[in-house]
Amino acid sequence: MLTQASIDGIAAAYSSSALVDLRKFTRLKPPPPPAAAALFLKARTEMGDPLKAEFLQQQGQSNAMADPLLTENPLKQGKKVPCVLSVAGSDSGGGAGIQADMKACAALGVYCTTAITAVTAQNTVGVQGIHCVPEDFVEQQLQSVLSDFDIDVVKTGMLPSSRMVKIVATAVRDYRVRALVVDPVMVATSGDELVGPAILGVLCKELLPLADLVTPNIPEASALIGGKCVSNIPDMREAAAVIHQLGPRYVLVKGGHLTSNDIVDILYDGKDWHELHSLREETHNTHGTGCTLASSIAAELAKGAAMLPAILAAKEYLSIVLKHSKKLMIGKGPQGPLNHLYGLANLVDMTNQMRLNPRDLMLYAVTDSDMNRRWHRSSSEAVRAAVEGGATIVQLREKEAESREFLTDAEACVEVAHQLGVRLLINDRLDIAMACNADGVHLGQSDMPVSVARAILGPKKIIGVSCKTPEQAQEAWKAGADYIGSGGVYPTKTKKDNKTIGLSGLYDVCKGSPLPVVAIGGISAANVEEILRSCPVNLFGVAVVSCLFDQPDIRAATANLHSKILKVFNTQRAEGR
Ligand SMILES: Nc1ncnc2c1ncn2[C@@H]1O[C@H](COP(=O)(O)OP(=O)(O)O)[C@@H](O)[C@H]1O
Ligand SMILES: Cc1ncc(COP(=O)(O)O)c(N)n1
Ligand SMILES: [Mg+2]
Repeated sequence: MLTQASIDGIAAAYSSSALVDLRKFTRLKPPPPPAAAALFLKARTEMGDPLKAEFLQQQGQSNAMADPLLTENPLKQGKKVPCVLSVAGSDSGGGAGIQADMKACAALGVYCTTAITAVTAQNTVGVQGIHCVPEDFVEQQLQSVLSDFDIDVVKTGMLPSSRMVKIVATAVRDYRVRALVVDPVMVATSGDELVGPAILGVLCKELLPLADLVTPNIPEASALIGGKCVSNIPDMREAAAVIHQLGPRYVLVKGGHLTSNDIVDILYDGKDWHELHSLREETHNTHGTGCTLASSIAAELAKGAAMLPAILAAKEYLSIVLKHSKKLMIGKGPQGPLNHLYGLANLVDMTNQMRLNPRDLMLYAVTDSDMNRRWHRSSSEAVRAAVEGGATIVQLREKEAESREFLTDAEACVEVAHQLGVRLLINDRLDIAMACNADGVHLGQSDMPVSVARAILGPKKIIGVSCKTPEQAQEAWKAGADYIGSGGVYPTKTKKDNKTIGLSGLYDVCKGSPLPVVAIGGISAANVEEILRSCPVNLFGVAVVSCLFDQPDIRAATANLHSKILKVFNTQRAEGR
């Protein structure tokens, strides 16, 4: 609730002519917005959003409309990591303040440093407590960050005391950051008071004249103009113009607290008003929207955008986040948080859906039905023992059995492999692979062409191809394969007529292959270190047959080979390969 004292304080800050002259001494000279941008934007506003993309596209092309303050920004040449300093309160609920700022910056590819001004006990119900950080310690945090990081943009949120406002203003002046975004946090979206009106006078006098942008919500805008009611768009436009008189280059009065479905934020640049429309998302998860908008704008400015494109891009990001946050069920209260890093989940999901993780090729067990018969074991027993011994992927190879018997075998092996969490491929036989829902196939040069196999199996199945030359590897890659099996490296009993390519031939294939490679042919615990020790980086492992399956104890043989492979890879990692 605004007290008379605070209203007087604003009035005093307001009326003194010194305030308006302050702008003469601040380093953030308010260059007039480029006429073209304002003009174009005005047109865009009247014509609504569809032109936004065109505007942004144009903005990207022509520097003429870019904000002079930022055009010489080295970021445009991609010379540094864009850095934001968020000076704000910590929200124990993780959804607003510092926490929101860091997540929003991370999502937008910007590094966010912090100076924490207060610690709040807060959740989805509201604000239960506030503990202010001593001003001297806020100052120390500011020095620590500003003296070391090349901060492009400072974004302020909750500043709970007048002295703290002055400390921040001094730091911003002393360290000549590129831009200052002030989110004049007083009331949280939940309606709870975060900062008393007592700081308004100092905020207007000390910080707003330095600000490139101030982003009040409706109650904050009202407080900044002396408590006058702001309840519609004309009021918002008037408030923006009045607040502009306090010194910021741009004023963005946010409209989220009004009730219309078409939410309008009013941007005032000292000359024109711009209505930025967004469709109201029907969601309870709006905690931290204001913080997120302000820090997203700061992030876009830090990346070198001019003010208007920065605001449009930030609103775009916020709209998408609101959409992705709709179904979040976090906390019991009426105001849930945003899912700032929704994109990461998609990325993780995509990685999970990645057909093949090349590291799975580390110890590739290829079964042999003759050996199983010789050692009186079923294929599934052999597969289980190999995987339990450390095999990371399995290939079922069957050249004699009738299809019915092969399919029964394959189903049992797929069940074992998936139970133990490894992929199982079928050698050559696409029909069997599809019938038993194997993870894919391995094809020889004379088997089904890769492009046909890919067309039949679809995008989710793994296809491996045996290659003896780099050209074959290139062909396999173009046709849609996922990995290359290359060999025989050494002579082998398993494939008597097989032409060996030796270590040099294997390495040539690796160097010519855009795909991950697994070596095969006569490989055992005795020679595996020789193969892997100085191999090209895309050789991810070895495929073996008799050294696992022509043994009395498959588990022990596999475990022994596994430890030798791991030893080589760990050494390479330690050497920074
Ligand atoms: N439900 C919503 N759907 C879409 N945009 C919203 C919604 N609520 C707020 N916004 C947007 O989020 C930003 C923050 O608005 P507002 O909630 O008014 O500020 P604050 O969070 O600081 O109280 C504004 O750009 C506003 O347009
Ligand atoms: C520490 C802190 N800072 C700011 C806000 C404003 O949150 P909103 O963006 O929802 O208004 C908050 N709730 N908590
Ligand atoms: Mg909000």
